[in-house]
Amino acid sequence: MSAADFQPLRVCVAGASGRMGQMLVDAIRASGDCQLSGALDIPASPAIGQDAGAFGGEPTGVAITADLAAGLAGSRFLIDFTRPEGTLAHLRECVKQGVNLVIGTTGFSDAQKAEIAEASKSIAIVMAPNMSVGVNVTLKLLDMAARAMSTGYDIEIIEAHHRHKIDAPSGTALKMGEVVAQAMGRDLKDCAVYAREGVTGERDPSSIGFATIRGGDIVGDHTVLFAGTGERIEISHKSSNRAGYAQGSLRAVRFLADKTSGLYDMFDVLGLR
Ligand SMILES: NC(=O)C1=CN([C@@H]2O[C@H](COP(=O)(O)OP(=O)(O)OC[C@H]3O[C@@H](n4cnc5c(N)ncnc54)[C@H](OP(=O)(O)O)[C@@H]3O)[C@@H](O)[C@H]2O)C=CC1
Ligand SMILES: O=C(O)C1=N[C@H](C(=O)O)C[C@H](O)C1
Repeated sequence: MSAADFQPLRVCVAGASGRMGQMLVDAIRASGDCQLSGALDIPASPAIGQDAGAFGGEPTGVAITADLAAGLAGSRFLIDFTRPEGTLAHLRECVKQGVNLVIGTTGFSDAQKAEIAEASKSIAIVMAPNMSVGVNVTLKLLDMAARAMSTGYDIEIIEAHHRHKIDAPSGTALKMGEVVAQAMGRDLKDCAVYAREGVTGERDPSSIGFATIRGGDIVGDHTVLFAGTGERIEISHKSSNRAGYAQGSLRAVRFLADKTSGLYDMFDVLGLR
């Protein structure tokens, strides 16, 4: 392909003034193969009308808008790190316009997940609670560990995030729980324990416990503890910045470039399936 034939991947970013939105605007600018073609935010956002690059100091020529139809027009992809209700509104507009979607948002209900699965019959979607390579490799390690320690080990999942995070446990912690439960032939819905207080009784050996810490500017720490008799194994991942989430999202965009429908996750994108 000659330089004259080069067509950048035209990407719109939802939640463009948010923590992840700003990382994505920067990552797209630095990418070489992607181009920012739209930027969305909610009508109440003070960022509406501003250049999407204004926060990082370098203008992009793309103004942030709350008009979903206009903001998406001309884009082939939307990357969404917002809130579940926002993602669903964006999803419906993506279906109307035939725009492929990368969903990083967490905290969906089962009904919302079902609507996303239905939409993936007409557009291609990558959805994952964590886009980083390290977390997805950690999920593979957890699968292996859980198969080897399916009896005799109590499993507890501990996660820590910044003070602004609104959902708990994190989407990543829940995914870790699902992977471990599945590897052990359990269903997380039947064995998850999300809170303990007062006289709880002895620990049910089949349970998977969750503990949530919120504070300061912690980007995202996850540990799965396998506590046995006479030994403990801890498998941990710690993010020290959000760049890995943004780079993973751009890998998801490239993966979707030749897809027209289907629901995928980062195992598909990274070849970990
Ligand atoms: N999959 C992954 O790898 C990762 C996932 N996440 C997830 O991404 C999501 C966003 O995280 P983060 O960037 O830290 O959050 P922020 O609050 O910093 O950003 C969210 C953005 O979405 C906007 N927004 C809020 N409500 C709506 C709505 N109803 N419709 C559309 N847009 C809305 C916000 O606008 P305003 O500020 O004006 O409210 C803001 O611009 C969370 O669910 C988080 O768990 C985060 C990091 C990595
Ligand atoms: O809200 C965040 O910040 C993060 N959310 C994701 C989650 O809920 O797992 C991913 C990462 O941990 C950061």
